This record gives sequence, C-alpha cells and structure tokens, in this order.
Amino acid sequence: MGYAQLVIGPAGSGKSTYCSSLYKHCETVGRQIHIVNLDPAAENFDYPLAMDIRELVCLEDVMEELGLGPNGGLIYCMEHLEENLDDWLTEELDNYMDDDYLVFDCPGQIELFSHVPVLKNFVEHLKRKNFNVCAVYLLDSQFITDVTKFISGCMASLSAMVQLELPHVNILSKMDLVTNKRDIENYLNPEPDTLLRELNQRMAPQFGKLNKSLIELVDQYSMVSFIPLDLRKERSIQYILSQIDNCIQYGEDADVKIKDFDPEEDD
Ligand SMILES: Nc1nc2c(ncn2[C@@H]2O[C@H](COP(=O)(O)OP(=O)(O)OP(=O)(O)O)[C@@H](O)[C@H]2O)c(=O)[nH]1
Repeated sequence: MGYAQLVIGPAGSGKSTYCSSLYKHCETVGRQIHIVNLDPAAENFDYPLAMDIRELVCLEDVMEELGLGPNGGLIYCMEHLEENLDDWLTEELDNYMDDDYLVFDCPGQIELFSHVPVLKNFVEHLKRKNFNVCAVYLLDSQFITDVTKFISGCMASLSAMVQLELPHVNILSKMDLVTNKRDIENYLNPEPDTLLRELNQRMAPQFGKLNKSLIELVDQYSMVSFIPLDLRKERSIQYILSQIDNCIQYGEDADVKIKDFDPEEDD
C-alpha cells in the first residue's frame, strides 16, 4: 500500500510553498516523503522532485508548437498526462515501493478539480496502483475577508470534493499574514446559523432562500472546517500532516498524539 496527497487549490493559494515546507519538516523529523510536480508550467523548486510531468510534457513547448494560450495549453498537457497514465505514470510509480508517501503538487486552474475529468482519472489510476489518496485543498486566508468570499471558497472546495471522491482536508494557508486572528477565527469552525445571518445581511432579501440552501449544502458536506496553516510554526505543519495521515491511514500503528494539540499554540 502506498500513500499520496493530492495538493490542490486556486492559483497562488500556496500549494508549492506547502509542499516545500512539508518536505523540510519531514527531513527534520527523519521521515521520507517524495514530492511530484504535476504542473507543466512550473519552473522553480526548492526541493528534489521525485517525478516531474515536464519530462512528459511541458507547457512552453505546447504553446509554441500548437499555438495555444496558457489555459488551453495547460488543459492539453493534462489531457496528454491522462493519455499516458498506463505507460509514463505507471513506469514512474513502479520506482516506489510499499509504504512510500508521495505528495502531488497540482496546477491551480480551477477547472482541473471542478469539471474536467483529468485529475479524477489520475486519482483512479493511483487507487488501482494501490495508493491511499487524500485531497488537500488550500484556500488563501487573505481571501477570506468576508462571508461571501468564505462561501465562495467553500463551494470551490466542495466542487473538488464531489468531483474527486476522496478523503478531503481543507487548509487555510498563509496564516502568518493574518494580522487580526479574530477575523479568521469566525471562519475556522463557524456555526451555520451565524454564517446565514451574515450572508443575509450582505445580500438583498430575495437571496434569502438561496443563502439558506447554500449554507445547508456546505454544512451537510461538513465543508465549513478549515485547519489553519502557519508555516512559521513547525507544530502547525506537524498537526496538518497528522490529520492527513489519519485520513489515509498512514502509520496507523504509530503512537500519534494529536488529541490535545492546539494548532494555534506557539512552538
Ligand atoms: N507569507 C506567506 N506567503 C506565502 C505562503 N505560502 C505561499 N506564499 C506566497 O504566495 C505566493 C504563491 O505561492 P505558491 O506556493 O507559488 O502558490 P501555488 O498555489 O503553488 O501557485 P500556482 O502554482 O500558481 O497555483 C508566493 O509568492 C509565495 O511565496 C505562506 O504561508 N505565507
């Protein structure tokens, strides 16, 4: 059994930075993880790459040779990956043994984890290869400045969850940039009634029923639960990793003590 995180989220939400910090954290604690680049447009990495989609297809070449723009080119590259799951990906995965832990750094284009089936098929392939996979969805805390943006972030995450059908961990990234923690705390584990009241205050009265349905939907899927990630704090990374490990049943026999841990506490 292998283990994998699929790191997704909007462009600029901090996916590559998260992968890099996770790699460094694991190095520090003597744990081995392998980072995989799935972004055909990515250029700079400050961690060693275990696999790199650019060895199969690169966005720059596709744009030049096929005369495509960046978004069309990206979709082309990902569809090319999909066509090569049985050869390129299978060969690459064969280098990894039981118990290996892969972290896939994905591109940020929202369509890849909303309605284009590429990542869904990618995940199905990993499952066939006996990997336990978890989706790790990053949302930029700087984006959560009011309830409408929070709900919009939840809906994008929900769309990924429904599309990928994977255990799902929501992360609120860039917590070091949050100056007033109280603003964010309201959204870390909010009461549905509070969200609805705030939403109704922001929107015209005719949206009342829609607001109620949206909040109910988000609540039913337990989407309104984000774990804050502050990369300055080793314990914050450790806590998030333990939550994800739990989801994919990694190291079930290990004595992981996360019960009494407060992720907001200083190191
Ligand atoms: N202060 C702070 N900045 C961050 C953090 N995470 C990411 N950033 C910055 O946010 C920007 C985007 O980060 P990336 O890690 O490249 O984001 P990404 O989601 O991989 O972006 P795409 O690959 O374009 O989808 C960079 O300038 C990072 O330095 C964080 O935790 N704190």
